[in-house]
Amino acid sequence: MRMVIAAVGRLRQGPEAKLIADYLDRHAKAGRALGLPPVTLAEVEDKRGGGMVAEAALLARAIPQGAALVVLDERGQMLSSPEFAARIAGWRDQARDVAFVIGGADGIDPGLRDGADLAISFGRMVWPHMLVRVMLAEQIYRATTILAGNPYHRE
Ligand SMILES: C[S@@+](CC[C@H](N)C(=O)[O-])C[C@H]1O[C@@H](n2cnc3c(N)ncnc32)[C@H](O)[C@@H]1O
Repeated sequence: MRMVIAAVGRLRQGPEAKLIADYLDRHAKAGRALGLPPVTLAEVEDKRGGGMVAEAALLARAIPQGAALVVLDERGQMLSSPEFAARIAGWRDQARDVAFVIGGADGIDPGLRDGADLAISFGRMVWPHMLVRVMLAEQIYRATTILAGNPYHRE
């Protein structure tokens, strides 16, 4: 199994990058005993102004063949953290790669978005894509602690 975050835009050093690195590092350590791999981050950027269509082509190249495609989209499903953890455990048990896709300023091209296995919403409000990366990294770490039975997550 591989876990990939494919995202539009390059994140400079700063508070968001530190938080993402911290959560993904914690996930990598806690996930080892659970058979969960570290998350790799693939950043894509279209410098030719090709918009969502060009970004979608770059994102598609970063997604492992056959991976469960999970798009982050404000129109998607709102899952609880335990539900999200159960989805991750399911892909792990099927030995299936999973790719989380975060769009750019205009969102994710429907050609990519409509083929997703799952669309996850962090609420109906639109968040900046860099914050969505932070929230996703935290939820992946949280999911790992849920699967490990670690008390980080409380209801
Ligand atoms: C600035 S938003 C783009 C919003 C754009 N208007 C759209 O239609 O998707 C950049 C990316 O952040 C993610 N995003 C923003 N808000 C979100 C939310 N509430 N839930 C899940 N993902 C979100 C999506 O991947 C989106 O493509």
